[in-house]
Amino acid sequence: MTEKKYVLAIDQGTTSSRAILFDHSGDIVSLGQREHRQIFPKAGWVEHDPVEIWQNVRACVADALQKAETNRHEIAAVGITNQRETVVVWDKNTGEPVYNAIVWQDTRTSKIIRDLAGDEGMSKYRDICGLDLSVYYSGPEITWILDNVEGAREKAEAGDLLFGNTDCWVLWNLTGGVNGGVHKTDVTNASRTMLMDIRTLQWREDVCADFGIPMSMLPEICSSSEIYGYGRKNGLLVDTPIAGILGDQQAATFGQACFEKGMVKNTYGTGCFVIMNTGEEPVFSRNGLLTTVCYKIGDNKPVYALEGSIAVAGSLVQWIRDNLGLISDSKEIETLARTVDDNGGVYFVPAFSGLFAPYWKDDARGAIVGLTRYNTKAHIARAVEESTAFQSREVFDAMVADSGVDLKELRVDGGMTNDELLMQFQADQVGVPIVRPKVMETTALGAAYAAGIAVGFWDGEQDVIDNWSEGKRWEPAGDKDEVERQYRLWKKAVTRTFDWVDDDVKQD
Ligand SMILES: Nc1ncnc2c1ncn2[C@@H]1O[C@H](COP(=O)(O)OP(=O)(O)O)[C@@H](O)[C@H]1O
Ligand SMILES: O=P(O)(O)OC[C@H](O)CO
Repeated sequence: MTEKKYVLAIDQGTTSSRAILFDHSGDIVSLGQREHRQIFPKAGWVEHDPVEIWQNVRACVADALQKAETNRHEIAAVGITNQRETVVVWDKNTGEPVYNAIVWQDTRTSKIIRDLAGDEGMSKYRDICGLDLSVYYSGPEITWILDNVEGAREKAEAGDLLFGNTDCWVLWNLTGGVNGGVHKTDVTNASRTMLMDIRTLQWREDVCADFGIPMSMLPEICSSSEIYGYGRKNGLLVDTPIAGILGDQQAATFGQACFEKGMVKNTYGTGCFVIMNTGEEPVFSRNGLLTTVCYKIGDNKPVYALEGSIAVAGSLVQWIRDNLGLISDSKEIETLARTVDDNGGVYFVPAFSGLFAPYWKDDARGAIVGLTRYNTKAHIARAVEESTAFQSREVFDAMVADSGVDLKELRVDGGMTNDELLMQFQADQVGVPIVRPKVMETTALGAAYAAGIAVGFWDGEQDVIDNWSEGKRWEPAGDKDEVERQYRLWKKAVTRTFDWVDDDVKQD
């Protein structure tokens, strides 16, 4: 038998899909990556084509294997990690999606969540699922598809439709699709639907009934590290165990080896997601954070987390590039921002999908405030950079308030951590060192570890800790009074975005 040398991770993200081969030391051997289309049919709506995503995943896997000149015989297991909450609903008989994937950034379900809240308010389900009603989560998006796509509800009630986040969609296709595809997900993804009981880790029949979602559509909830199924016949991964699934932010937490209660990571990608490990009991926030499952390894107890989700971070850099044309490449934002000494009084609150943590206001919209004729595009670039750091500080402060834990450092990863100006500004704002690991693809790495642990390629968490090593560190500097003055102005700027969408233009 050929020796197993690698674990393959599939990272199905918001902007792109990646397939990465890791060796036993947790180092990257090869990588395939493809971007998919972002579809914006109306203001506030964001969709992806699930078929394009699946084709891209297949192509990325082929690229990664080819670049490493290897094949499935050398691969111990496959892990999947994914953009969370994004909903795919498909016909199990044909394998065809009934609608585009509705992406986590989409705001079309604002009426659905208000109707669900009724007189009891947005926190109605918080004690059950750890989440307040929001346009962010999968449940309301499934409801929207069943209510709005012709024939979908009848088909769902007849047991012909399946729901999954993109982990589940990729797993079902990888394991055979209409020819015996496995319909499973993991606890971390299920914890973002609003339909799972955060304590029992089972679907809640009563909540599904409130949302009008037939239970037959829902995947089986599994741990994050076990064998879910094997690669389909005729595929590149035939008979290879698919053995790890984690939502991408939880995967990054795992890949960053945040295994101790109180450890925190922040991933700077399309959005920003700060996660704190809170141990084996769910902790409920008083400061606008959400409660989520962090990971569950096989039969072990689940580990929970508090999360501060920020909808817009790197996507603001993309917007500056694609919609305003101020830069032609994401990394130029730093160069442009460095041409001025400060933000010139400009604050940019990117409430494009409303505001997520810690505000949860779906009727907020983006604003640039503080403009004078003195300002140039460089001040706007600087305000773009700073907005990510200010938003992260807000959730970081909320975490300290909720947990009472005095944070020692912040582990970071994601594409935007290449931006050194941002990282230094972040250290100044949070007042603790920012630490980036050597291997920056921690999301894919986390999924690889979960899969590798399930099949004995790695022994357990200690291997992850041993393999993790520091790449770069930014210490807090800067004048404290000035740091606080800017933060106060940021908070003032945020209030200017509230309550922007009037009732007469609210989407249904
Ligand atoms: N050097 C950089 N400076 C600022 N932003 C960057 C830089 N490199 C990438 N980005 C931003 O980071 C995001 C990509 O990060 P990534 O971790 O790949 O995101 P995701 O996993 O969400 O697709 C993009 O939104 C991009 O604009
Ligand atoms: O795909 P990313 O990295 O932007 O992450 C998206 C999050 O999982 C949404 O909750």
